[in-house]
Amino acid sequence: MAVAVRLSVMIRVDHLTKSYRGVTAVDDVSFCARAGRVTGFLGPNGAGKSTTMRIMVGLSTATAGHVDVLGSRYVDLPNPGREIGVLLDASAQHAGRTGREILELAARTMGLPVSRVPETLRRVSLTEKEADRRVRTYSLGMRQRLGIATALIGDPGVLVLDEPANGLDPAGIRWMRDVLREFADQGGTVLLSSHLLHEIEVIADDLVVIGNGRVVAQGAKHDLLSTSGTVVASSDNARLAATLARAGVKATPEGAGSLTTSADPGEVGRIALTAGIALTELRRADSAGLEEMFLLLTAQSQRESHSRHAGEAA
Ligand SMILES: Nc1ncnc2c1ncn2[C@@H]1O[C@H](COP(=O)(O)OP(=O)(O)OP(=O)(O)O)[C@@H](O)[C@H]1O
Repeated sequence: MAVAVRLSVMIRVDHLTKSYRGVTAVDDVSFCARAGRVTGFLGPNGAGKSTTMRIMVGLSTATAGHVDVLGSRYVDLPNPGREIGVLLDASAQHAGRTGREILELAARTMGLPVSRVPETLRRVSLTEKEADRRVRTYSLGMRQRLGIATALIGDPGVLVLDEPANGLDPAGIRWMRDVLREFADQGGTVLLSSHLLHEIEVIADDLVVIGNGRVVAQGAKHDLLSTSGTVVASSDNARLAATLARAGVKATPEGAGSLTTSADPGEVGRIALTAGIALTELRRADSAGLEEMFLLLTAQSQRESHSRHAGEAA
């Protein structure tokens, strides 16, 4: 890996804004992607993910703000493919070339020997025979593998991948997850966008959720998905609820004979113990899951945008 791992923040998006003739596609977006971690960049269609990534790799210019990759602008990196592997649109590869030709060209452009190609093909599980077929005959999944091979061939320390799981079958998705996990575990930085929420939930360490061009949540997946709250039950829930209420903890009945509260299980257990109430159930409330959080946050950002526009119209 060409990049030293000591620099922890490898991608820094700083107050980035992009407007297209009155449409603000990216609106004051700031986040980081760190070494050794997979950062999932999530958002509904049109949220601004691709626009952010295109600016990140110098394919589009910012209206305001900037993105630093390894402390520089992408366009200022002397040999960017050796530092950042990029896959933005797997279907944009030259359809008339073979997979091998595309990889050989990528290697030469980076000043690398073409002897890297067979090993890179193995890494993405494309056979020698497949590599000699023209890309126009490839399935979308094979194009994704070729795109990931092109991103990996320069042995970069950072990967920027826009919807890399698109078109992959379940085994392909598992394979990609393993490749990216191994890459991050070796100190690499992965930023990947996806609308496959469950896939991101499994693979990502950190999450950035964007809606209507704005970041609506970001942080460690564990922190974003952990719920505060407790499910608790005893043989006399009415007495338990009254006891908790006296201690300032509001509990409400939930489904089959239990109560829920926003307090911690430890606090709830201590109150019940002090009152001599034997509990039949005491557990942390289930995580709502990324999907619920995602829908909630993006719906909220849509409402905010509607009220902004209504305000502008007024
Ligand atoms: N070249 C362009 N000209 C005008 N508007 C654009 C252009 N590129 C993107 N947009 C608009 O910017 C917004 C963000 O688009 P973007 O492609 O970044 O979203 P996305 O999150 O990647 O969406 P998806 O998941 O559908 O790919 C959308 O409203 C889109 O229509």
